[in-house]
Amino acid sequence: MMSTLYIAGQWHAGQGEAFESLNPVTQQVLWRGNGAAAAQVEQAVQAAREAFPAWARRSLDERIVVLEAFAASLKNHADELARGIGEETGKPLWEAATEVTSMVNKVAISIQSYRERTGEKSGPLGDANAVLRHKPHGVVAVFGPYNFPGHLPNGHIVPALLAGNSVLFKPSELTPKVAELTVKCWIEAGLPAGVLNLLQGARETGIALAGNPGIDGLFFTGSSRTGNHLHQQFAGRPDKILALEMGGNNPLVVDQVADLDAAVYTIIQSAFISAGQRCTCARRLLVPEGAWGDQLLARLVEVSGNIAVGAFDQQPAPFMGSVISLAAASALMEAQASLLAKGALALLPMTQPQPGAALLTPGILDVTAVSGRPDEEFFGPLLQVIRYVGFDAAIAEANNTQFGLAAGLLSDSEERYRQFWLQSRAGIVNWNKQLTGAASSAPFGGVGASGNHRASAYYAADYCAYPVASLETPSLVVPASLTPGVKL
Ligand SMILES: NC(=O)C1=CN([C@@H]2O[C@H](COP(=O)(O)OP(=O)(O)OC[C@H]3O[C@@H](n4cnc5c(N)ncnc54)[C@H](O)[C@@H]3O)[C@@H](O)[C@H]2O)C=CC1
Ligand SMILES: O=C(O)CCC(=O)N[C@@H](CCC(=O)O)C(=O)O
Repeated sequence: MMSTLYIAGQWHAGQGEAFESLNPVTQQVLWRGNGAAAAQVEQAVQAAREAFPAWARRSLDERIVVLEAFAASLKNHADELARGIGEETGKPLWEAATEVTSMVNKVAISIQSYRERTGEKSGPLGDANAVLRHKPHGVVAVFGPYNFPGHLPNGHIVPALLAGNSVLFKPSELTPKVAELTVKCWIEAGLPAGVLNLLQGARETGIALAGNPGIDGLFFTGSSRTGNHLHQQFAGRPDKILALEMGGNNPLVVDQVADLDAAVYTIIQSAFISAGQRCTCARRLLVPEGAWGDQLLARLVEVSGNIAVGAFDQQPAPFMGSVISLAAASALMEAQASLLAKGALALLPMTQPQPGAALLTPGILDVTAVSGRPDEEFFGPLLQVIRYVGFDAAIAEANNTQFGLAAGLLSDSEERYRQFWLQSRAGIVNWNKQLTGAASSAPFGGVGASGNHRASAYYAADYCAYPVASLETPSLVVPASLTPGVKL
């Protein structure tokens, strides 16, 4: 049996359900194994608990040495990792390579952020010294999504380890191979046994891990449905830290701009990069009614219709790879059919050119006439257009969502951007820039149903450690003046 789990510094065969990951285009099996059974989850939690005190006691500089060795290992295996990401997710190799770069860069950014946000500060307060230091929570679980199987779990794991936590990593069941490659880089970096444990598996493994009383916290990036479920599970447990990064139904408002092609290019980068499988992707495009809006849409449809879509390793390289699986492709095609049945107009129908491959072409639907539009995240290359009359109406429509991850404005007017910035409700608000490609050197998170106010990326340091405020003085002395009613 294949060894799929990494617990206490050893590889073990999983005793839970068997599963496999597939190349979404060729359906070739890339990884096959068994997930962790409940007893193995418990074993891993115990291993992480045992490893925690020694890892937390190491100095920050000692932990940084291991993190930097991990970054070096990622660089050494960059081609293998990029290929693994491309094969398993379907994203083109050029894009998979940028994911590896983000993983490498996460180390230096997390160190900088740790020092700035969770470092040590001290100063005199009366006759004592007031010191602020931070401590790790203990044992934390990290749940990753499939769309960035390296970068997004890494965005929790690196700052968690840096702060001195030990980690249980439960990757997406759709991308086990990338998780395994990543853990091998940590092993190569010399991370001590038990500090990072890999628990492969699907929902059942996730449920067992999230419910294990031995964890002190859970850092999650994934769907709103699962995130909400975890939030309910953690209700009444204020002693455990829960960080949720979930999806969005992100609006991109287009004002009448001078450079139509620049608008079209920015819309495409916002809606169709990663085949629409980024949580920051524009899902709703708000376009003014009238001749200029018609012209913009005509050009958008023309350029989008010519976007190269293909397998991750196709040459010349495509802009868009596949979506994650045939099931995801079918669900997206059904979502399109459902919108069309409700009165949407297909400006550019999304198609699945080869029935046995999860490749989808970009789709653009005008949903203005659809009443009761679903406020859902369609995680793929399906852009919904809503026509508006008047800028105030555009802002109201942009905010007409339970989510609040990203919102953008394309406009030549700074005044309108100021109004948009003030009135839009999202954790990322951009002006004349694509919605996707958020910087790791900035906080990353949303409001509303997009998260639970624990921004990640640069602010991940905040949920990886808790502050300890100390008043310290080396000698215990009677104060010069005593409080009334006490005599010595
Ligand atoms: N806001 C953000 O930072 C990001 C959000 N996402 C969102 O992630 C979604 C795509 O990722 P998916 O992998 O489909 O998410 P998902 O929610 O299906 O899975 C995420 C993880 O949770 C586990 N899981 C599923 N059900 C569980 C349960 N009941 N208990 C415990 N664990 C469970 C899965 O096995 C996986 O490891 C999209 O909706 C997207 O918007 C993706 C990337 C970033
Ligand atoms: O987490 C970070 O370091 C920065 C945020 C980031 O990488 N955002 C990506 C999207 C990832 C996703 O799908 O959530 C982006 O904005 O393109």
